[in-house]
Amino acid sequence: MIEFAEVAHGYGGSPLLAEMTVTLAPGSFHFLTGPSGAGKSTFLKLCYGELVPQAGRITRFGQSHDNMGRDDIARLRRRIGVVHQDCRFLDHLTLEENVALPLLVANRDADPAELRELMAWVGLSAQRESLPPSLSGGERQRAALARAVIMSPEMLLADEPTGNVDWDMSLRLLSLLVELNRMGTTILVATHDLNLIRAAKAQVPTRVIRIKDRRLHLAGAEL
Ligand SMILES: Nc1ncnc2c1ncn2[C@@H]1O[C@H](COP(=O)(O)OP(=O)(O)OP(=O)(O)O)[C@@H](O)[C@H]1O
Repeated sequence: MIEFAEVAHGYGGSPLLAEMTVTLAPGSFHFLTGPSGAGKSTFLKLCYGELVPQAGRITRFGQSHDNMGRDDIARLRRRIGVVHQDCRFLDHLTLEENVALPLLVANRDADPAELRELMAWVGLSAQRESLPPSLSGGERQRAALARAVIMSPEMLLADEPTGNVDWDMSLRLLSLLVELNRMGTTILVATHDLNLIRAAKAQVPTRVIRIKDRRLHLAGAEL
């Protein structure tokens, strides 16, 4: 689904990530971990095409990054859902309108029944008409997840989806990710939270990629 071959990237002339060779196979569930500033968000941005690698090759859905035009990038964005670290919303729109926004952008009509079902799936039926500023951290994270999956992406990338929530809410978010994975969605989650990784491993087969010394390492079975 996504393959990195000898990929390197950095900012302002200083290298950050190097020699990255990894395959994220269809249907897999990966965690990406490593210290703050190691490059986890950068890796995710390379995955969904926000960044172009300085060296090496990234192949997504069989297509190499260096022969992608604007339309290809737009198509790619519909196949990969992203939950950003800071999950921003448009504060003057209701939560449900925010969740439906990717459909609007893609010029597609929202099916009200499907939208209601999605809001219920993330446990936000009662907050459908709420404005984003009134939401808790956990509610924002679940709304961001709903918005990321509304286009039924084949792959979901989540950047610290449990960063600002308590353990019970982390487990609730994890169970949604596990459910998506069981339905066939390929998942990649960047997290510092080793307990979250342990909890996931008890439910689904997962692989853990660790960024250490600018390189990717597949973690062993100790986690
Ligand atoms: N656009 C940018 N321009 C310059 N430097 C950047 C840019 N984006 C990230 N960096 C730097 O690259 C390094 C890695 O950042 P990145 O956000 O990928 O790390 P991370 O592992 O996700 O960190 P955290 O766990 O704290 O979110 C950091 O030192 C950061 O300051």
